[in-house]
Amino acid sequence: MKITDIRLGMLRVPLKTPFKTALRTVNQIEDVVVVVETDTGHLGYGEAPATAVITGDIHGSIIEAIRTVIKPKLLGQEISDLNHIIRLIQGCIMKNYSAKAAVEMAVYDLFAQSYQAPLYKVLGGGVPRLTTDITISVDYIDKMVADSLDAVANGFETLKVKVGKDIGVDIERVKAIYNAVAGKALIRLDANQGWTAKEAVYALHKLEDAGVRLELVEQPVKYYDLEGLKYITERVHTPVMADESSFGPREVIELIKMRAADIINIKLMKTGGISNAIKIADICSFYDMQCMIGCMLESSISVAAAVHVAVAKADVITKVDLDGPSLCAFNPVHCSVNFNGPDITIGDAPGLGVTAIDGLEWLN
Ligand SMILES: C[C@H](N)C(=O)N[C@@H](CCC(=O)O)C(=O)O
Ligand SMILES: [Mg+2]
Repeated sequence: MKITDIRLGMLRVPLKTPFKTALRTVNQIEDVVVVVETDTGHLGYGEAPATAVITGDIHGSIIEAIRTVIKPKLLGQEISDLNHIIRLIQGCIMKNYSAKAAVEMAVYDLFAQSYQAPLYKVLGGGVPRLTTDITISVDYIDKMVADSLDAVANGFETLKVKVGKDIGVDIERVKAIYNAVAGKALIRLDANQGWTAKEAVYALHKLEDAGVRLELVEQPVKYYDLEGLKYITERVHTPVMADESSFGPREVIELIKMRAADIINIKLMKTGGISNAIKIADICSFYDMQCMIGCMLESSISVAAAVHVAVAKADVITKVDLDGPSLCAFNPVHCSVNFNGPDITIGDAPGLGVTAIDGLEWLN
């Protein structure tokens, strides 16, 4: 099975409600889709969102990196030489993690198809079902409480509550949601770098003293502020998770050595794909550190790839934030991973099991 072409498309899907974080507000998913074609007629699928504020990637850079750098290296490559192809993708250009992730997952998709097995089985197997949280966008307190109650009514038992705006209002936001969903849902916070280290310690102590039990707090401070992350981790009971501070294995090793965080959020768009996600999971497993698997604003192509990784690495990936498809107004991707509210299941189809994508606009 040899690679004969790599085609690109754009997939746009409106969100049910605007997605609001300390970093940005978004109304629709707008992602580059990668289709890797082979001489056997098999198709491998990948997807990359342009999350400029986190990864630095924009549509133009993703498209050009794939078209002009990655694709020429991959044409003619044999899918069974997976490790060689991974080295080509990872080594041919610095950074550009979302572009690398999209192409790499399409190659993994084909590799698993060549064995006629679902991807998670080729990655080591596991129980093909997960439960995801859902994001509650940062907003007026009443709106966030209403959104949280809606989410609980729709079966979600873990809420990822976005904060990181005004510290005083953030404390009130969390207290109001905690009281509204009391006992019915676990709450994890994501400040998306919006607080200083001192603000984070102040807010978390206030919440802890008020009896608010949080599962974790994600990326309270700027991505580069590892000392700040460590300062918080040492002072609060609530577990601290690194998201924007941790991209690839190198950052994870640094965070572990510094003891700067308790948990790592693995996202394919930060790692540059499945191969580094697996390395991070293995490093964390070795150091008895838990991981979350997360996503950007992604549809169910790339989120399906993350689901397969999470299932195969379930010993260490114990937390799941794969709510991209749940945030969408509809699911245009026909795929063997089924997203039904908080419940995610994988079917028996080979690879990622993508069979069609409604509304895909071809770029070439
Ligand atoms: C969508 C997911 N629940 C999430 O919150 N992901 C990111 C932000 C993604 C984005 O801005 O596109 C996160 O910070 O965890
Ligand atoms: Mg985050």
